[in-house]
Amino acid sequence: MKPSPSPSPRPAGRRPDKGRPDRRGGKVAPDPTRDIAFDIIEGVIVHRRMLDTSLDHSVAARTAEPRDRAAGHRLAATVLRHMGTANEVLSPFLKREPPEPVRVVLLIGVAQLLFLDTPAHAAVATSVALARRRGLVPFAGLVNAVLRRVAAGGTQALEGLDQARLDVPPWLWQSWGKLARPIARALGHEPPLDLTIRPDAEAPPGGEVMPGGSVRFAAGAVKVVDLPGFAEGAFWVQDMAASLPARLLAAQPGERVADLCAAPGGKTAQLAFTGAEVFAIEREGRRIERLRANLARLGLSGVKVIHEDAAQWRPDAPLDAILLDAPCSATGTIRRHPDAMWIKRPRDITTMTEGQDRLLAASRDMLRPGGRVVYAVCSLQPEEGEQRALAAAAMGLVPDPFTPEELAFLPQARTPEGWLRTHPGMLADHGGMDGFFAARFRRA
Ligand SMILES: C[S@@+](CC[C@H](N)C(=O)[O-])C[C@H]1O[C@@H](n2cnc3c(N)ncnc32)[C@H](O)[C@@H]1O
Repeated sequence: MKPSPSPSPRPAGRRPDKGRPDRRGGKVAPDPTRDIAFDIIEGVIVHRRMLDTSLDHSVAARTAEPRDRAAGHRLAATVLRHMGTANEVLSPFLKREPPEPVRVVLLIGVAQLLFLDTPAHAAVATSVALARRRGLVPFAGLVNAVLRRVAAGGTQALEGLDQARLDVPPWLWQSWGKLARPIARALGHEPPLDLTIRPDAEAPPGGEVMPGGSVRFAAGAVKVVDLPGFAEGAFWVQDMAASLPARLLAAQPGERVADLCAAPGGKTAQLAFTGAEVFAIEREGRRIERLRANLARLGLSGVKVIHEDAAQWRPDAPLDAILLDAPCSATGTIRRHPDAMWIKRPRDITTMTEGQDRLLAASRDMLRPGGRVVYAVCSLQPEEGEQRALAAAAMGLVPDPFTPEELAFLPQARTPEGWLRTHPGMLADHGGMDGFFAARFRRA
């Protein structure tokens, strides 16, 4: 399996740096890509920081070229996607547990040998150099010996391994029940790029039109800012599954509609293009800026952006409809954020469900009688999806299941209760989709 291109050890067109002496006085060539990958993986598995936060903390990333940052990010994501398998491959060669930083170097080496196109000699040599740059000189011999042995065995090392199972923490695997294997298989791949096209615009050429209307490009095939129509706001990036909750709310022109957790605004934009009067509520100041910028690019100046906690905010008159895209564990987006698998804990889910119930109760109180709310989460966890639908009903919200006609374009996503459940293994031959749960209720 080779999901992403090889990171370039030294980008073309850059003058090679002179390097700095290692602890033995020899010169070590700079290699920002692998330094950044090291910082990210150490940040995730040792300090339990999210990938993006680890990248922000990376000293190597501060002075790196954008291209090296991107390559380091991609290499780190590949390690995190295949970490269980890589550790399994390493285990016969390690008589005792190496220090964490040494394991990080070994993981970077194995990912290049088994999951990327890096030539074996380069994967081994750059890992030994990385160990030296990181002050792990006493372990350079171990890194060299282990990776040479992995390289000698090649991809045969993967035969007989249950990679899908190894690459998912056991508590998550169990929580996904029968869906665990198809989900886990899909997590090994970089996700494609999906666009939602504004109703009056043309899609950029070359994409695949997906059920529901999203336009899809293969991972890494295009740069979104270079696509024709980007500057004019003809489309925005949104996974096909993420486009479904707003679509299923079916806001009508002139309706008063709130998007309670709005930033960065993909669903706000969908609601605004229906002609509804849209209130976009967002609690985080920095995310509000992003929301405003995204709406401005799309020319959606009529949206009322409100910086407030949606659990406290109340409209001046009852609403016709609400989209509650609640904050959640985001396990449905692990394809994009493989770090989340190794950072989240079961107790994080419980913490989220309390906030989800508060927002559901607030939604109920904002609606006019008969008004509707679509509750959605980008989570694969039943506690945040199916179990919250039961909680909503217990709060007096009346279930209003999605009909087979409403989901005729993706019938496999309709549950027996009439809710929406997507997961990364759905439409796997076409690149899959994020995991989402959505359910609709009415105020009595
Ligand atoms: C899942 S994201 C929403 C994604 C967004 N709906 C979209 O489609 O682009 C959740 C957002 O809700 C915001 N949020 C979380 N709790 C909130 C609250 N109590 N009130 C308002 N916004 C909240 C977070 O800051 C975050 O921006």
